[in-house]
Amino acid sequence: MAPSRAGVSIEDVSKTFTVRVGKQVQSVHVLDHISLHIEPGEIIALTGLSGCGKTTLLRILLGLEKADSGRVLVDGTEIKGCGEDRSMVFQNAQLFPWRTALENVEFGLEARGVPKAERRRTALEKLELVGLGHAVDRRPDQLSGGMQQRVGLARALSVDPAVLLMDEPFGALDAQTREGLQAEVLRIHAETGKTIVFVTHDLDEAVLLADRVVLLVPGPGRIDEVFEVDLPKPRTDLVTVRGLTEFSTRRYEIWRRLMAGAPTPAIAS
Ligand SMILES: Nc1ncnc2c1ncn2[C@@H]1O[C@H](COP(=O)(O)OP(=O)(O)OP(=O)(O)O)[C@@H](O)[C@H]1O
Repeated sequence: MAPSRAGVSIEDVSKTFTVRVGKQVQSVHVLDHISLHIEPGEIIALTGLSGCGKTTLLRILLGLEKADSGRVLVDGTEIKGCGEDRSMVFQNAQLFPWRTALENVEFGLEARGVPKAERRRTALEKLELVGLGHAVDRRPDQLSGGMQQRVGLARALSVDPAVLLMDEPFGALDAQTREGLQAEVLRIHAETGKTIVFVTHDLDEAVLLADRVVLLVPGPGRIDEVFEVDLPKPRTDLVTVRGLTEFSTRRYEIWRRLMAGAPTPAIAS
């Protein structure tokens, strides 16, 4: 049985893709010697310019992609592929359109052979946790984008992963829905203590949610800087958090560093 929370060690991970373009074979060096230790229960935001390898790193953590060199350890054990200790929330919830919210959440448990009564109970509990107890029988086309993301989150939580991976989970949502879900993630984190690694382009989101913001730079992707976020906890009142000097200072600092690495720097470094 997977521990309900765990640390993650990324040790010297590198990755190159081989791409065939017509008759030519090209190598794309995406990640270059990435090392990072994530404490159990920590929230890490991965950010950086488009193409710097954020999603690739997340996919390596999930086990969908294999590193060429280096390794990833979860709770001290090297991962060899996907496992029960990790689950992912994608930008698009990727729900089965013919299944209800409840049946979508049950899916991951079905695949693991969990008996029907138990998977129904767990799925209901997770849908309650994400605030969808009233909509368990609706199909995806009867849910808003934000509600679909909540179902995706409930599905990821249903297997009680030690590590929750989130790939721009709220990127496609409007600002209000996004803010509601950010508060929801913090509330769920306070309740479950999961280790969370999420990818975002939104620096507000990164600073509001994370204990540390990891800035990757492209060409090939490597860690440029790790920013500690010392905002007080719990941060469930995001309106108040946004008003804190520490919030705007940190956000500005990360933005400045990010823009210094942009192809046409908007500011002097
Ligand atoms: N399966 C693949 N085969 C070939 N190249 C790939 C593959 N997956 C990713 N890449 C390349 O790796 C690089 C990094 O992609 P990745 O999606 O990890 O970046 P990202 O930082 O998440 O980008 P974005 O912010 O735009 O989502 C890109 O150049 C991309 O084209």
